[in-house]
Amino acid sequence: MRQYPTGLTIAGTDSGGGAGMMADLKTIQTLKTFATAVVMGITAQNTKDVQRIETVSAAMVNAQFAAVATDFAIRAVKTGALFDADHVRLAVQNLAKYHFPVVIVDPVMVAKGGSHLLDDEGITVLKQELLPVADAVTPNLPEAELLAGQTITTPVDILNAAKKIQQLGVENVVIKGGHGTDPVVSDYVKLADGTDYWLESPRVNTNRTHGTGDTLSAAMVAYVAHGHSINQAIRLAHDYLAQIIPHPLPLGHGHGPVNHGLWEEHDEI
Ligand SMILES: Nc1ncnc2c1ncn2[C@@H]1O[C@H](COP(=O)(O)OP(=O)(O)OP(=O)(O)O)[C@@H](O)[C@H]1O
Ligand SMILES: Cc1ncc(COP(=O)(O)O)c(N)n1
Repeated sequence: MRQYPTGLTIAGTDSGGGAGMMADLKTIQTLKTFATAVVMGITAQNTKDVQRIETVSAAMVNAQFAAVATDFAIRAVKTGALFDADHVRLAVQNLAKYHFPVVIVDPVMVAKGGSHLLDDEGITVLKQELLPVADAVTPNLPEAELLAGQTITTPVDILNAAKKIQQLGVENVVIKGGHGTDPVVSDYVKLADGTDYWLESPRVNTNRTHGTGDTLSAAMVAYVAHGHSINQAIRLAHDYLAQIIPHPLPLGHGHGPVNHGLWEEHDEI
């Protein structure tokens, strides 16, 4: 029987199915990994916008962590939308309690439709308390600006921002380039050992990129769960995105979803 390692997503739901925890679950399953989940908040959302958010009580968050952590051998974890400072702190407390081997933080702040998914105090607590216990962080360009406290307009700005983000206490940084405008999308990677590189792919001319950032960090969880290093997981997750983004599903009337399940079957991942 095929071995399914287990991953965990700590995030918010998307009723529209394309982003947030739903993107995580579909990605992690597609990449032959079993997905467990701690729901931090619920969004009423579609491809156009986020219409309502309700966060989950502290007692229920803690109960979900206890339930999954005491039953599964979780090999890698990601955080997604955490909504406010209290929920960032709940994530930090539970990560400290259960010692998951690898923690990847996707610092989700604003949805593609413009809604805020993390308040200002939440951003401060994420920088001060969550990043120092993370192994990797995957901001998009606007998130990297907020984490680094600088504007980003040139490639040199990206290099400097990554350095400043590392100084917040997280060793591996991936700055995603989807929000740029160049014909080539460039993600910048700076690793714990000081090495760095760019991952490039042709920009697909589409607005069907709902949840692509969630998908990248979820794919990293799956690859790490399968035993890959963080460096290898970043490269493999990027390849997975490059493979699915050109073939989105024609669904919804706004930022449509990618087809998470469109991935060549590999025996080994
Ligand atoms: N139009 C595109 N063409 C090719 N690759 C893209 C495109 N848009 C995004 N990507 C890739 O998808 C990944 C996610 O990048 P992006 O900057 O969109 O993240 P994000 O803003 O966090 O996404 P989201 O908030 O929608 O989850 C990156 O690896 C990036 O290179
Ligand atoms: C619950 C949740 N988490 C994350 C995103 C980010 O995805 P996008 O930037 O594509 O809207 C989202 N829209 N909703």
